[in-house]
Amino acid sequence: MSLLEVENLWVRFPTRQGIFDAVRGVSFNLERERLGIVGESGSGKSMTGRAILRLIRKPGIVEADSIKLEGQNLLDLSEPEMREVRGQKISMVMQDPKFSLNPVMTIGDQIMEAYLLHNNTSKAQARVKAIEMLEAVSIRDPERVMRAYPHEMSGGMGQRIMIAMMLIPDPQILIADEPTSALDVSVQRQVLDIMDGLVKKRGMGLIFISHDLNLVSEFCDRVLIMYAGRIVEVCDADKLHEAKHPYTQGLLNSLPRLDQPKKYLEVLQRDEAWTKEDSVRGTR
Ligand SMILES: Nc1ncnc2c1ncn2[C@@H]1O[C@H](COP(=O)(O)OP(=O)(O)OP(=O)(O)O)[C@@H](O)[C@H]1O
Repeated sequence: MSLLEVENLWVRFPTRQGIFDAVRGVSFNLERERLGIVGESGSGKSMTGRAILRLIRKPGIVEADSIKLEGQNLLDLSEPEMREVRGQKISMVMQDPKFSLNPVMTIGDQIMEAYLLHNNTSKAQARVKAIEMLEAVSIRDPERVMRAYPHEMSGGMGQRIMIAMMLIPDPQILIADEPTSALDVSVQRQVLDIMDGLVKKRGMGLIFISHDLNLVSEFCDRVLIMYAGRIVEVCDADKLHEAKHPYTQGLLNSLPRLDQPKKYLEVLQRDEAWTKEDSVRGTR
């Protein structure tokens, strides 16, 4: 049984022009692996991640045949049960930690609060755990960071703190939506290493959403390529550069390369026929 099985997922938004399908019949499995989702802006990557956690805001509509976490269909759960899943079994790290951390609470209080919410324990115990989690994401001076406020943190620190908070309940799955795109390259590397360690040590499943094909091909095990709300190709991450779908090739060709400088950047051809004929249903 897969850790997560998504079957025929749709995300729809009613608009004045009619229904807009942001995600169109997406199916995939997640094992205890690093699964990348790539695609240009607006291809439906974030909506796919959010829909799994039932985090699509109204008037958005989520439909699917099933979204199974270790065999349990999340679509059958009530809202309070789904809140438990969000808190404990599947966590999501968003792009910009500034929007996710409370600006008027110290980092320590926020992490402790997250821990106390899920564990019936003392404040002293929560404090020990919070420091432990900060150390787990390579924060060198956790005592000082515990007393600090979010605005005192750099982007990289903020992102690591978010990851620490998300990991407190020891989730089975982490969905990371462009978690490193705002960071400089060396900090990006550190954050990726932390997530990599978590997949290996804790046997976690990671869904890594990114528009950066090079990063995903280096960091992930497998990649789903999305175009206009559909999965158009699935491949091993290290084979991404051999991808066959014309859209994926277009994406790869539009990457700037130092060894083969281009006079003009490639323009992606948008052809509705690709998505209809070549869309992949399921990866098994
Ligand atoms: N409330 C809404 N009403 C209508 N359309 C929406 C709404 N929210 C999102 N969309 C559309 O859904 C599509 C998919 O958005 P999504 O955020 O998943 O894309 P993405 O691939 O993650 O892009 P990015 O890399 O820019 O985050 C986009 O075309 C977006 O405009």
